[in-house]
Amino acid sequence: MTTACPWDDWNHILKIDPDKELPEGVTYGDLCATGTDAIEVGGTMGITEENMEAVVEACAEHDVPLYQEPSNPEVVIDNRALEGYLIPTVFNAGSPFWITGAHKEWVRLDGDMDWDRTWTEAYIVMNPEADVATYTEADCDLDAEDVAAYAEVAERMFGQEIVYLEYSGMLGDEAIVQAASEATEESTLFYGGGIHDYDSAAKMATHADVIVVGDLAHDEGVEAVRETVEAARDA
Ligand SMILES: CC(C)=CCC/C(C)=C/CC/C(C)=C/CC/C(C)=C/COP(=O)(O)OP(=O)(O)O
Ligand SMILES: O=P(O)(O)OC[C@@H](O)CO
Ligand SMILES: [Mg+2]
Repeated sequence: MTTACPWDDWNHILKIDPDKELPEGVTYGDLCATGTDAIEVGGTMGITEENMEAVVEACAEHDVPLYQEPSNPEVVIDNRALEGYLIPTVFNAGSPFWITGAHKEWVRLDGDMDWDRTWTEAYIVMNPEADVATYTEADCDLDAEDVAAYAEVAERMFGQEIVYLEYSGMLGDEAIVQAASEATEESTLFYGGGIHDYDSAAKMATHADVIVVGDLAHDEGVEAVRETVEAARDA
């Protein structure tokens, strides 16, 4: 059976962190109207069911696909406004907990999984300064060959539909993004980290299938995000 993957047609994702404020005068509705293909709600630190629900509710009435990206099983919310759940698994994590352990606990405690709305993202975490790197004790000391190999393992051995090259907080090394792109044929390559204007978005979008923009929405607002959407479409 083949399942249609909505992200096959995406260029751009906006990731909203429920633990961060929006710039003055900016609403969640404004962010939904930037032309982004989808919104992922998630972050590493300070995530609760309450702040997740608040953001999902605020985005629900706007016409953009909404996904939750939980950082642990306790913050997964049951909200019909969500198209589904994008569940990270961190291939270069320091502990198996962040590869399969948290997932096992989630399934064990849930008992009634919504598999039709659940997908995984095979993360390769690259910025040692990011919260997500500390949280998962990721080994970020990887060169282009390591990253390409992880991406190929994710696609060929673990059948991952999404490979996510994560530089959260910094702009990545273009040669490494290119290597990940060349290593994947079937998987969709997400790139996220440090995209802050048209040029940085365009650069990463020439290699990645989908670019993810996060902090820019919280730090700069709507116009800056819109530029990155344009760049992703032009690439
Ligand atoms: C099994 C379930 C339901 C959950 C576990 C999922 C896993 C393995 C999570 C570990 C990786 C993680 C924390 C992913 C969250 C998404 C992410 C990388 C957000 C960006 O993080 P940062 O930008 O570093 O964090 P802040 O912006 O919060 O500082
Ligand atoms: O916040 P930035 O640096 O844009 O990163 C986006 C996303 O990949 C974070 O998970
Ligand atoms: Mg962040």
